[in-house]
Amino acid sequence: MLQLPKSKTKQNLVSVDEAYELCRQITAEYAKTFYFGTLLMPKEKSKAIWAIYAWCRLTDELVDGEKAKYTTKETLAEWEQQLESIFAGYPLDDTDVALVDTIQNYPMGIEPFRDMIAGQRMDLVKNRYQTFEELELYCYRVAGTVGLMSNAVLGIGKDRNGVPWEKDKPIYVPTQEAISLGLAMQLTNILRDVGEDMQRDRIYLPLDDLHAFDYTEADLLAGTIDDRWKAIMKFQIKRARDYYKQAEDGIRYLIRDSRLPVWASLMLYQGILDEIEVNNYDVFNKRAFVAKHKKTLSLPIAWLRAQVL
Ligand SMILES: CC(C)=CCC/C(C)=C/CC/C(C)=C/CC/C(C)=C/COP(=O)(O)OP(=O)(O)O
Repeated sequence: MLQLPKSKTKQNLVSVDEAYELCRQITAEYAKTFYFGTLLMPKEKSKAIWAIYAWCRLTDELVDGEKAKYTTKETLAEWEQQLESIFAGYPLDDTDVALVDTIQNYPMGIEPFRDMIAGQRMDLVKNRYQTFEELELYCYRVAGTVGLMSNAVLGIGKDRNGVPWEKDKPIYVPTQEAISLGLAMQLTNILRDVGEDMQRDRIYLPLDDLHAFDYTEADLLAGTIDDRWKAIMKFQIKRARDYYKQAEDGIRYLIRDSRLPVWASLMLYQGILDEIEVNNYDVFNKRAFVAKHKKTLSLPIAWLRAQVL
């Protein structure tokens, strides 16, 4: 029997359309790059992605937002109960209404959603990562999972070139590639936000990597930018770019109308790495962002890649 959180009962929830509108607003406000990507999708798909992103954002807010100081393990356990309720078809909050509808339209498993909550649980108790393996698990949980959720909506298909010899081939599901895009984006996020995270006593860069370049926590706290730091950043940027490359190879397996939004989001987010380089690896005093004219410029290239790659 499903146990609903005590504080919640199903009453006075908004209509499905209103729920999607709420999710749209949340996505537009918090995740500008992805919101832009969703505007390049067929309306039905963009609505589903808003519902998923809104849930992810609300999950993230539990440990990262204003209410974070009141969040405990129990809060996350309740949130997981609410998730079970959504997957059982019973929305408890307004935004849940959209997610329930999305799950009906695009069948998907609950596991990536549970994994994401596990990622927030890590954030609750952990503020240092010793090895890249530990960090990779965290990145999978908070972002790779979004790739898995997105795949269900974006759709996998073999309308690739419409050539006869592809017709009978089994459909390839680019699961690993979707996860890689999430990992690449999260690593990018981590590199962009090093200074900001440090203020909150959080270091996501693996301590092993810092030590390998003879750089200390004290250096990080002081915002030391020298050859050691630049070498660390070059290493991390290369690692993130390798994940983008893996992701790129999977886009061709998505159905045609999903390729442009994914290429566009990938290129825009990857552009943040270029900006970090332009800023001479100063992630302590500057927040790397991609200027509007560069975003506009990358669109035709994304379009072309979506057609030919
Ligand atoms: C490549 C294939 C086969 C499929 C695509 C699958 C997708 C869409 C993967 C991407 C998953 C994704 C969007 C992960 C979230 C990553 C992330 C770091 C989000 C950061 O979000 P915010 O912190 O809100 O972003 P900004 O603050 O930068 O706006």
